[in-house]
This record gives sequence, C-alpha cells and structure tokens, in this order.
Amino acid sequence: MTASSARFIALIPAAGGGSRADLGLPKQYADIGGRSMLDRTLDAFRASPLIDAVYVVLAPDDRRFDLATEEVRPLYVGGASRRDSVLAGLNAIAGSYGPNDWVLVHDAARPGITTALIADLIDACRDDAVGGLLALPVADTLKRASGQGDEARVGATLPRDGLWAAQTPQMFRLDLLRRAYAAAPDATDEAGAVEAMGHAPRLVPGSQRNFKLTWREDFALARHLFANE
Ligand SMILES: Nc1ccn([C@@H]2O[C@H](COP(=O)(O)OP(=O)(O)OP(=O)(O)O)[C@@H](O)[C@H]2O)c(=O)n1
Ligand SMILES: C[C@](O)(CO)[C@H](O)COP(=O)(O)O
Repeated sequence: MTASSARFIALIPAAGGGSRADLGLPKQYADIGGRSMLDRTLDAFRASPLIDAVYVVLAPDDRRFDLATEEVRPLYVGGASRRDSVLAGLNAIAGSYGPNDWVLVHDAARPGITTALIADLIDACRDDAVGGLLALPVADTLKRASGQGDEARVGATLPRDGLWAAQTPQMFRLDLLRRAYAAAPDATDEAGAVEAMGHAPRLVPGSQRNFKLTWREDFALARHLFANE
C-alpha cells in the first residue's frame, strides 16, 4: 500500500471512570442536551468523508454502550489507564489494517471536535514522516506550585514561550504507534510515546471548542456550548 492510499481509522478511548467529574456514572455517558457525550464525540468521525472506520474502546464490563451501528465498532478491551486502553484497541484492530494505515486517537471526553478540525489534522499530517496532533499555544501565565491544596503557593513563574497544550485527535501510523506505546507504559498521550522514540510530531492548531471535559463544571459549559448542535 502506498502512503497516498493509506486508510484513516478513528480510535476513541471511552473506558475511563470519570473520577474527577464525579457525576455518578462514567462521564462519557453523561447527558449533554439530550445525548451522551460519547454519542456527540462520535458525530464528527461518523460524518467525516476522510475517515474509513470508527472504533470505540470500552471497558470490558461496560453495559451502557448502545450505539452499535454499522458506523461504529465497539471494542471491549479497555484497560486501567488511557494508554492501556489505546494500546489494547490498537492490538485488537492490527490484524485488519496495514502497518502504514493512519490511526486518529481521540478522547471521548472532547465532544467539541468537528469534521473541519479532523480535516485540518489529516491535511497537515498525511504526507508527514511522523504524524502529529491538534494543540493550542498556551495563553495563560504558568505557575509551579509549592505545597498542595489549601497550602498551595507559587513556587515559580515559568516561561511559556513555545509551549502548546496537547489536544486530540493525535494521528500516527498504526505500526509506529503500537511500538511506541508498547515501549512507553507511562505515556499520557500518543505524541509522548512517539516522542520517546526520538520523533518530533507535527503541531497542528486545534480549537478552544475542542476542550477536554474533566471536571463537573466542564459539563455545564458543554451543555451551554453544544446543546443546540
Ligand atoms: N482507563 C482509561 C482511562 C481513560 N480513558 C479514556 O481516555 C480519555 C481521556 O481520559 P480522562 O479525561 O482522564 O477520562 P477518565 O479517565 O474517565 O477521567 P478521570 O481521570 O477523571 O477518572 C477519556 O475519553 C477516557 O474515557 C480510557 O479509555 N481508559
Ligand atoms: C490525551 C490528552 O487529552 C492530551 O491533552 C490528555 O493527555 C489526556 O489526559 P488525561 O489525564 O487522561 O485526562
């Protein structure tokens, strides 16, 4: 298969427990304007003409997933960490694709993703030797804390020049990403694992609407932003 005929596969890790949001259910199933966050996140991938297949990585004991349409294929192989879930998903699909097919890994917890952002990432990376990710330049002044909780104080102000906040999707070739994650048990994103192999992933401007819903208040904001979409 030539680089230009490589396929584009979406892999959506959705096997987390949502402990920081503390909503009483895994946050991917939290309601945003009448539909679950996971259903909303999948919209852009189902609608993208560039995406050949969409997989969702679920916890092995997940009984809530009910979106089993032909467009979305569930993989009940989630693990203890995001990295474990993504690697298990990659291993589950590896027999069906070639080593040079592209995998776009996207958090179920980022329902603001759009077909336009997916196209931006693919356009920027499809001819790249490594791959890349959506990200945003850091806009706030950064403080390193000394102490925790009520005792937290500023220990230092850090230079933010050149710093970007990583979003998803993160897009890498299937074989490279499997090897990278297998060698990086503590990686918190795909790019980090690939960087540890000595590569420099491409940074592609994302969007503030593609924020990750982590805390309870993030869901109130998402309902305000996305309920009419
Ligand atoms: N063991 C895990 C942990 C996380 N994820 C997924 O990875 C994405 C980003 O993770 P995060 O926002 O940290 O979700 P949770 O792990 O659910 O949240 P928390 O860390 O607050 O428990 C989410 O779509 C989440 O479902 C996963 O598939 N498997
Ligand atoms: C992958 C990610 O969304 C990039 O910002 C982020 O690293 C996930 O972090 P989490 O701690 O698993 O939420």
